[in-house]
Amino acid sequence: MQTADGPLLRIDDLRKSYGDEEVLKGIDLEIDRGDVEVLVGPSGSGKSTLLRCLNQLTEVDSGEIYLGDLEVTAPDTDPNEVRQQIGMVFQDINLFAHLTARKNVTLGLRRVRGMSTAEARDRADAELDRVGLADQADSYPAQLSGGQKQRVGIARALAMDPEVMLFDEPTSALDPELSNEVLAVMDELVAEGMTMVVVTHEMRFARGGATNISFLADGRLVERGPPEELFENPTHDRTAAFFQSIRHD
Ligand SMILES: Nc1ncnc2c1ncn2[C@@H]1O[C@H](COP(=O)(O)OP(=O)(O)OP(=O)(O)O)[C@@H](O)[C@H]1O
Repeated sequence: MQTADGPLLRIDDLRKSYGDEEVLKGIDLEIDRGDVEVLVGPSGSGKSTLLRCLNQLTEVDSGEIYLGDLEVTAPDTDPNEVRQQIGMVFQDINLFAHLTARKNVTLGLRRVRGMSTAEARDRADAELDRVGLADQADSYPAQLSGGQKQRVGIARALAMDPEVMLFDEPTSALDPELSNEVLAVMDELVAEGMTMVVVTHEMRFARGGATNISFLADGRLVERGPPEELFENPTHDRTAAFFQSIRHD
């Protein structure tokens, strides 16, 4: 998957507009295997759009995205292949209500990966165990807390054995206690060396887990660096003002 020494994910001059609104104005970013990139920035700065372009949920206008040798943005690239390699966890936890936690995880394994029922079941149970939900495999979403549902969503993405995991504000819909159990799973993934791109307002996660933080504003990558550098010594006024504002939240 990865070329000899290159970054695992490479984004070149990525642009995206919705009508007259230019949402991404030429983003360049390289992320190495095992690194954790946290995207921060004001509302509407393009963070979610960037994330969604990475696994072909949103079509780009121009620019290129590579995952190793795979050109995600090439017209003939199969979206299913991209989404197996680049898993995504969303803010609104979109589990199937009529399926158990286990079946929510096995569905993609059987349909996309073509696994047998028994193989998919074993994989699902292993991934549910990985997110601390071994005992909830037979529960339906309505029987689970928001934090547990989000952990099923993480297990579902992990089950595909992705190269990269994307997280789009995974804790924004949860109260602090439930956020913490989701953040604990994400911390585990960081410790395991998972390559991750994370949009979050959880600065504690960013401080502890990020290799680099990218600050986006108005569709541009204004500044990027390790957390301590961006938190303590931001170069740009806009970055400083942003971190000031969230500290006083
Ligand atoms: N499907 C869409 N159709 C039209 N406009 C969209 C669409 N998705 C996003 N936008 C617009 O693109 C801009 C960037 O949105 P995006 O969600 O990427 O920003 P964000 O930085 O993730 O914001 P937030 O922190 O509020 O989630 C916004 O002005 C938004 O209204």
